[in-house]
Amino acid sequence: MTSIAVHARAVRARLGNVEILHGVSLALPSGRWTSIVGPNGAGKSTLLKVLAGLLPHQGSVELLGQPLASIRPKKRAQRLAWLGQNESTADDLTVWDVAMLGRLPHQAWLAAPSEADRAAVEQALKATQAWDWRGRTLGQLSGGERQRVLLARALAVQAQVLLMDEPLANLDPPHQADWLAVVRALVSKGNTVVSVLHELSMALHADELVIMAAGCITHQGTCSDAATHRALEAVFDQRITIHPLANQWVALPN
Ligand SMILES: Nc1ncnc2c1ncn2[C@@H]1O[C@H](COP(=O)(O)OP(=O)(O)OP(=O)(O)O)[C@@H](O)[C@H]1O
Repeated sequence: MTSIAVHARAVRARLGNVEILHGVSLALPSGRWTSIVGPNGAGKSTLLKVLAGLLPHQGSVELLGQPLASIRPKKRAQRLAWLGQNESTADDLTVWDVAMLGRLPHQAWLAAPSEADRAAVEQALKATQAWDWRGRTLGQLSGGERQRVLLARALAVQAQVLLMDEPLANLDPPHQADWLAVVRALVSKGNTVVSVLHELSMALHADELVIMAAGCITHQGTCSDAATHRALEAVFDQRITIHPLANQWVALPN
């Protein structure tokens, strides 16, 4: 039986005075990659923030079988890594120091980084091809380069569950392919990856797709399933069609 890494039940969340999520229930399997897709404003980022414990909500969320609210913040940060959308970061921090922030959940208060911390940061920076810039500040990097450093920070956590909101923003095609390889490697080691993606053809590489519209989930299914493809076309008002091409699924505009 597949275990569930993240389980949301009847989740409602508000932004300002507006209810954005209207009773969302969702079970995300362990050791799999799930992509969340849907039109602008569907509530994808809001849902991801709720799953990360970053937004107050009604209903329940469990992480690895435990109520999220009952897990101490440090433990939660060890188990769940987060890559947000348009994250503000201190421009004067070096790439090395930004990636090392990912190790904070593993460090004692004011303790120097351990050998394990250094090894995790090196591995993460190399995985995102950011190692060569480790002495540069974030302010000296392009948008895509910064995104790779923020991805390295999330990887450096070495958490069981990784949530990423639009991780491909600003990445050129080769680095999108590298991101795909990183995700596949994580999943093959048993990690759980959840990504919000606008790049539908990339999202269709995932194991599972969660489709959202207007604060609700309209469909959850495997990426190879014809029913998932039809649901995806429907949520985008039949403005796209899913085609098979070179052993992949691609979403093309109609
Ligand atoms: N402070 C706020 N008050 C009220 N509504 C808000 C607030 N912030 C965001 N919203 C609305 O919440 C809805 C869901 O936003 P969310 O960012 O979760 O959508 P999304 O599916 O991730 O969108 P996108 O694909 O454009 O990134 C949007 O319609 C947005 O306009």
